[in-house]
Amino acid sequence: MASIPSHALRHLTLTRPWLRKIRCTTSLAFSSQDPHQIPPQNTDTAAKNANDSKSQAFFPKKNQILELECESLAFKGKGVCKVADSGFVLLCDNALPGERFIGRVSRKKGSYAEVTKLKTLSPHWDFVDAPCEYASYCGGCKTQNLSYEAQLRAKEKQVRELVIHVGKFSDKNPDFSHIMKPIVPCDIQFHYRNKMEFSFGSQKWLPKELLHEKLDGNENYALGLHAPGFFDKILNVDKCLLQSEPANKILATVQDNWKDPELGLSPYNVHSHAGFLKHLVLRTGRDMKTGLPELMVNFVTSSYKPEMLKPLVEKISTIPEVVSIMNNVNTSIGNTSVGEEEYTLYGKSTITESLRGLTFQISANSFFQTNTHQAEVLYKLIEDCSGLRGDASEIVLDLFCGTGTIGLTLAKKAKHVYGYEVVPQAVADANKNAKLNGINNTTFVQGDLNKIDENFGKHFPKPDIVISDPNRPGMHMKLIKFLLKLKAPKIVYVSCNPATCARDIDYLCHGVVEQNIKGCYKLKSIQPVDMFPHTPHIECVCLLELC
Ligand SMILES: C[S@@+](CC[C@H](N)C(=O)[O-])C[C@H]1O[C@@H](n2cnc3c(N)ncnc32)[C@H](O)[C@@H]1O
Repeated sequence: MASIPSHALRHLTLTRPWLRKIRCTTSLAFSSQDPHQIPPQNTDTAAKNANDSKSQAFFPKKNQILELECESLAFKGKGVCKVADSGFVLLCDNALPGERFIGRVSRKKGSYAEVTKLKTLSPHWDFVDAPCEYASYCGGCKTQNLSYEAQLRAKEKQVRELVIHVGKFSDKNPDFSHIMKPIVPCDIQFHYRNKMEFSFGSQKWLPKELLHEKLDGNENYALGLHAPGFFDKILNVDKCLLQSEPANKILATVQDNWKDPELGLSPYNVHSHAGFLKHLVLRTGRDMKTGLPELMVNFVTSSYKPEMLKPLVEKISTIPEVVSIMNNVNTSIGNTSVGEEEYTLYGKSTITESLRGLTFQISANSFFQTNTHQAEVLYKLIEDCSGLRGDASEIVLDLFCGTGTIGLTLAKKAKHVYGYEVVPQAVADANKNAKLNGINNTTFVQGDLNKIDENFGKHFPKPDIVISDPNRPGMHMKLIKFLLKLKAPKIVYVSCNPATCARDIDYLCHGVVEQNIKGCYKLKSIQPVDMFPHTPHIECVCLLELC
């Protein structure tokens, strides 16, 4: 896996000590604070303070109780906090900028520490009531009680800082304000997820104040989301505000029935590996004729016993939106939701969804953008950036193509689209989706883009436009070198990790100094897009043009 350049890393780790692990994980989002919100006496970043002389004088002890103030948000949505009159940095889950609280030091990590919040003394700026009753326990929505505008400002700031410090694009350059586009908000801030995966468990997570309660037998069973930091404890949830209303109807129906002793159903125990029910995966699509939601319910079980699921299937299938009930059987001790075998228990085996006027068939395990509404916005941006002339004369290379959704939406304007993807099932789905939409100018190929050799470019004509949409680790150095040699006129880089995105655009524009490789692209624009409100995730679309 390629890493952040060493000089950028040095700068980052000097000023932001908790970023040291970037080289191995590259999964950070950046520390940020909002200059409009921070009181004048605190305008220095918490990160800088970590390096000042005061910070050297203060070292908290494990379990020490401290009064803290959160200054900004760092990677994974953690709050960056300081002890009054000290610059020492402490990171705290669920602490938001401006909040004063009492915390206990849970872990010391060299020049910074982690704290657990015990009690809020005064809430943060931009406080809003979290509409979800589970928001303070569930790790999914970390910023639900930060106003949406403040969430957007924090995300935009994170991208900007990464572009400057990791990407090495100076904000003093007069072009910088044109390059750095404002974040695109998501118009729908709840019920936007078309897929949610809930887990069954034999250990219900309880808040501290209820820990003394003794739970017997199936009172300890839970269906919901993993409690943050626990692989074996499940926060029981009756509804999730991020998924569709019909999906919540299904969840409620399963919750009302699955623990009935007469059904004899047991949750899978991740310690003993006994038990039957592993996951409940709910996917929301759309009926192409009526435009109404259609839902797939996928029970992931440790063995194939359809008779055990029959009573639940009978209840759920009365919900009008349910068109598919699947059973993935996963006999391994691993706890993933992908089964070795798949059975249809009710209705059809796929649901449909439309994106940019095309129809996609979605099976239980196929990848599809999780926020359909915002994917429309994202794909329109990608199409605009690609600048395809629309005269069917240009070649598009779609790297990390998944189920081919980006390439397929561009195909109508292109001469031919070549897509590369490592997961064979996704490639099969891409070819199926091309057929379904009557598209015959696409070629999707299975291949590992981390293992390309000098022959890679011989498999397709020179592209006019490269689309690259890697997952969080970004592009491998082999691929960066290939692109620098290929010299396609345009690269549209789509990223779900602004840190590796900034690193890769630095390589493509400024070269890889350590390896004496010259860059040959100019960054024309970088546009953050909020695909997942209330979570720390940020998507970016970057346009690079050959110099
Ligand atoms: C962020 S997704 C993008 C999918 C697609 N472009 C879309 O918008 O639906 C990244 C994709 O890269 C694929 N991938 C990850 N590592 C890869 C590799 N080394 N070679 C090829 N594809 C890879 C993943 O399987 C996944 O489908």
